Amino acid sequence: MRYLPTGAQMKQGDQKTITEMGMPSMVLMERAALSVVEMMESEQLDLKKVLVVCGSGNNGGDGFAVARLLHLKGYAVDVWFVGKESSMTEETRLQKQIAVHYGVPVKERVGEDCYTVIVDAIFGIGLSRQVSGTYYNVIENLNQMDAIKVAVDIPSGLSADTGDVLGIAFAADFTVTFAFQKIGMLFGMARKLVGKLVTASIGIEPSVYDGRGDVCYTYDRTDLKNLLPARDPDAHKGNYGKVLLIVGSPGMAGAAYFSAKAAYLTGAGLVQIYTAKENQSNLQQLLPEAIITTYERYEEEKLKELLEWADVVGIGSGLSMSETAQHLLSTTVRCAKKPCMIDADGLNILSKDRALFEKLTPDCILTPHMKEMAGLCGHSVKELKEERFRYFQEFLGSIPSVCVMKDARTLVGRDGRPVYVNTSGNQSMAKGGAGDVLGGMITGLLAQKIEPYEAGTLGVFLHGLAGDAAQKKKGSYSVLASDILDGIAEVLTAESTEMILREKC
Ligand SMILES: NC(=O)C1=CN([C@@H]2O[C@H](COP(=O)(O)OP(=O)(O)OC[C@H]3O[C@@H](n4cnc5c(N)ncnc54)[C@H](OP(=O)(O)O)[C@@H]3O)[C@@H](O)[C@H]2O)[C@@H](O)CC1
Ligand SMILES: [K+]
Repeated sequence: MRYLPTGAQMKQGDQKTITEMGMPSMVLMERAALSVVEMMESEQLDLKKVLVVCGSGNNGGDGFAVARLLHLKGYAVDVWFVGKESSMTEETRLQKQIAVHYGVPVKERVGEDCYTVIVDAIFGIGLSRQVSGTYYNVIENLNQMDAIKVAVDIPSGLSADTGDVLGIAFAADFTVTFAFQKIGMLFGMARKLVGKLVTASIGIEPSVYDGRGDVCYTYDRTDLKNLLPARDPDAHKGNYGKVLLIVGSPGMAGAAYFSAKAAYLTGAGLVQIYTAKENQSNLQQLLPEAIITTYERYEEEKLKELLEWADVVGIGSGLSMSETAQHLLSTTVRCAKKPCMIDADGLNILSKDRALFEKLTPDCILTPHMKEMAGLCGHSVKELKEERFRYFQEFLGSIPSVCVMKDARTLVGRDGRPVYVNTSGNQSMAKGGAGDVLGGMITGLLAQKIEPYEAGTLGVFLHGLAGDAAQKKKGSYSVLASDILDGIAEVLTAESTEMILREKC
């Protein structure tokens, strides 16, 4: 698990390390600078002539220390100080003095010199407003220079909170960020401007955020072994849960197939599909492992019987907005009394039926993409993209359920729990059927008695890993939902083989 702090949260982490651990700020700064130099050497950058551009804040202090370390290693380095003497921090003032004492040239302007590497230490996480005036011109100038560009902590001009460019931003080839990747680096323009990212450990430990519910986090592949439900050697299919999927209106057998197969592949014991009669023969051929039960019209008693049979329910994929679909959703939400994943048309119906919306329980998981989310929360997609965390948190505050807001960076949350930000997956997954697969996976995890919030976070993470496996085989254009299904098996096979090996050791 990795924390993804905002700029302000990172500053609190710095301060906690300084005041509670007794780690001097100058030591953190030294380690930060050492990690930048180490990256430049290990990447074998051409360090013939380096320009370090420093601002007045502590980011500038890191820059002065980088310049001194390079100078002491025998590289030709110039510092260009673009900040204001009057607003320098104590540490930066000291770093500047030390650099000067060691003989590092500090310039107030740079001429026609050619530099092979430019190090940007103008603004870090302390950037607090739009970049304008001289700073704007400096960054514009640097971006035009023909050299390898290295950013210290974060490219100057990029918001550590949102990934927005505040006026202009340094376009880095490499960024060395300290302690944690900042949340803004995952969104907006950041992915293009950060370049190759190195996260350097400088003595600020993850425990600085322990016990806080407000810092976002993500998973890495190494987390899987702690997240996946154990498989008991004495188990039978009943141990892994009975899934009821209420999916697929006439002609939408595909949605039913993808979600049911995904639930099975993720480990569910038994899957029953409740679908329109027209889909029966297709589904029987596509997925003989599933029980297929059909409807021609809404039958309340039949539905209640099925809800009674199931341990968990998934509803919505390809369901349509018909009257039958509305009855199916309404009865499910009101009567299921068990974990229930609501997707696609289920969400569209919900957004038009506020009385039903009020009936959501802590056992429900909603999985809207941005357009469906717009319908649910009443903000446009543009507004959601601009202030995704604000509106997501606001929505979570209005429901007792878990919400999985799907986008290039999917968010998972529940009121009172930290927001999970997904970092697995790739652009090849933007295809029809991918969402049905995710819904099936989450339902499959619920069936294995994983709590809704954890089923959401793990389901989204695994889905992304499955997409990454698919992209390795099919590239960025040709991945289909069926390739993501194959990816699930690939990821879980690799993981369970490792688990078996670990148990035998
Ligand atoms: N011990 C630690 O804390 C450690 C910190 N570390 C390093 O410190 C960095 C954070 O340092 P920081 O907090 O001093 O802020 P920083 O990003 O240098 O900039 C603030 C300065 O910029 C100014 N300013 C802001 N926006 C502006 C704008 N648009 N246009 C113009 N000016 C603007 C602002 O001015 P003000 O708002 O006060 O007027 C202030 O002078 C962090 O990223 C990491 O690199 C590491 O060494 C690890 C240990
Ligand atoms: K910077």
